[in-house]
Amino acid sequence: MHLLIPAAGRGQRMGSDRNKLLLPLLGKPLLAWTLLEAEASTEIKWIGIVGQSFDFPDFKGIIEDLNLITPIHFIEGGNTRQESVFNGLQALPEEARYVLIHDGARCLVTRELFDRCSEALNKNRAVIAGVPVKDTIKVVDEKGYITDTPDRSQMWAAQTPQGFEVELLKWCHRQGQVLGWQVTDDAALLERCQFPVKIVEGEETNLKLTTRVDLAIAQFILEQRQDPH
Ligand SMILES: Nc1ccn([C@@H]2O[C@H](COP(=O)(O)OP(=O)(O)OP(=O)(O)O)[C@@H](O)[C@H]2O)c(=O)n1
Ligand SMILES: C[C@](O)(CO)[C@H](O)COP(=O)(O)O
Repeated sequence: MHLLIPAAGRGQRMGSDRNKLLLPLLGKPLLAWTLLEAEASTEIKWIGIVGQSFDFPDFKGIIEDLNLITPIHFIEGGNTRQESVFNGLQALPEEARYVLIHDGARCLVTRELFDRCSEALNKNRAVIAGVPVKDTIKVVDEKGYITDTPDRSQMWAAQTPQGFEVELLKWCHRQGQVLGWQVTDDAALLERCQFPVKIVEGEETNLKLTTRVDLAIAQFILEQRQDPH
C-alpha cells in the first residue's frame, strides 16, 4: 500500500510560528508519531510526504532520527490541502493502484487503523475512516440562525486515512479542478462525482491536532497509551 501524508500546512489555527507537524509531543515532533505508526502497519510499503520545500530539511532530520525502513519520498505541496493531495497523486509510482491519504496532523492514528483501511480497499474503491458524532449537529445560516438539525444517527465525523483506487481519485481531482470544487477532504470529490465511499470504523482518539487544546488532549492520550495504569 502507498501512503500520502499531507504535511504542507502552516498551522495557523494552532497559533504556530512553523509547521505544526514540527511541534513536540512527548519528546517527538507530531510528524514522527504519524510516521512510526505507518512504519508499524503491515500494509504500508511506500510513503510520500507532501510538504513545503522549506520544511524538507526538518522532515529529513526527523526521519533520520527514526531510522525508518519504509522508503519515504518528498513531494511539493500546494496552497490548499486539496492541491497538496493532487500533487501527491501525480508523484505516485506507476505501480500504485491504491493509495491511503492520511493527514500528518492526525498523529494519534494507529497501525491497526492504517491496516483496517488498507484491507477495506480489497472490497471497495473508496473508503474513509470515520466515527459517529456524539453532539447534535446544527446547520446554521449566515445570520447565525439554525436552519436544520440532521438526524444524528446518520451523522459521522470524517477522519483520515482515506483510501482510494488511484485512477479513480485522480479522475475526481481533475473534475474538481475543471469545475472549481473546493473541498476539505478527498471523499467529497468522489461524492460529487457520484461514486460510493464506504465508512470504515475510525478511532475516537484519532483527532486532528488543529488547536493548542488538541495538543493537550493528544498528550493525555499518548500518556495513557504508554502507561494505562
Ligand atoms: N496546503 C496544505 C494545507 C494543509 N495540509 C495538510 O493537511 C492536513 C490537515 O490540514 P490542517 O489540519 O488544516 O493543517 P493546517 O493547514 O496546517 O492548519 P491551519 O488550517 O490551522 O493552518 C495537515 O496535515 C496539513 O499539513 C497540506 O498538506 N497542504
Ligand atoms: C481531511 C479531514 O481530516 C477530514 O476530517 C479534514 O477535512 C481536514 O480539514 P483541514 O481543514 O484541512 O484540517
